[in-house]
Amino acid sequence: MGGTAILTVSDLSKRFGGVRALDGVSFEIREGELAGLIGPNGSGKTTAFNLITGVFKPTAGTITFRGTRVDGNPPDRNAALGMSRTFQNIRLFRDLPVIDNVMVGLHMRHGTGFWPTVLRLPVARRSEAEIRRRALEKLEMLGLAARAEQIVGSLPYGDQRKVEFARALATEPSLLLLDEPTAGMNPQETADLGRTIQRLHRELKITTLLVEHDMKMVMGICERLIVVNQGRMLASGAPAEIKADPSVIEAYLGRRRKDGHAAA
Ligand SMILES: Nc1ncnc2c1ncn2[C@@H]1O[C@H](COP(=O)(O)OP(=O)(O)OP(=O)(O)O)[C@@H](O)[C@H]1O
Repeated sequence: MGGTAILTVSDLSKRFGGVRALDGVSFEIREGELAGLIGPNGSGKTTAFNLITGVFKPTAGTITFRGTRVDGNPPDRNAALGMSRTFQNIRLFRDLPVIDNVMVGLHMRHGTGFWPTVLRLPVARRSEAEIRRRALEKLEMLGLAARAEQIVGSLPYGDQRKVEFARALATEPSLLLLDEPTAGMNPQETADLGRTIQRLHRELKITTLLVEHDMKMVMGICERLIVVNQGRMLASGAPAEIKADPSVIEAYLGRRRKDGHAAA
């Protein structure tokens, strides 16, 4: 697959004290693709997300996003440049309505400023209406428009995940990073969310990178997979290639053996 790189990670390393969470990892994400970042537990996937989005500063290496060096940028700077993410653990304002949770993401990116909002100036009211319209549009795409006014904490878990997804989409990012979007979901919810991610990727053409543990889902929807193991790059390729790669099989089975499970 061709395409220009929207994100380039070069020789990226992150150490926490004596732990090498990432050790010289390099990969590219191409414009428009739906890619997956996989690897056994503790292999550095979330650390990579936290470095890309700016939660952590790298110990070494560079990150280039749309032609600009972004390593070391704070998260709000990277969000303003067009990155949007979801988290392993749902981070929603549980006591607020669904629509408000989605609008928060848009306010952060397109807010009209403190005084216009407080003084309810026409510019703030106009922008509020526009923000609401865009939030509703994303909820509609996720089949949640009818639930817009419900308190988010009262929704089933799978729907709460979708609200987070809608919030990330609402900012119309150039790069969407989904950190274990199916964490805590049952197999049916997982399959449903997988189909939703694939459909929205197709419709909105947003470059998407997801970290995911559910192999069936990730193999089924991603065009390309990047595999890390113990902080290092292991492989990158189409799902069928990755599935047949002996080093990937060994990394997963080796980990299972260490954990005391049978290595089938
Ligand atoms: N803030 C931190 N402080 C210290 N060590 C950390 C920190 N974050 C991650 N680590 C360590 O870095 C390594 C990589 O962790 P990371 O969470 O990135 O892996 P992961 O591939 O996302 O794991 P999982 O699949 O279990 O979510 C692990 O050994 C972890 O214990």
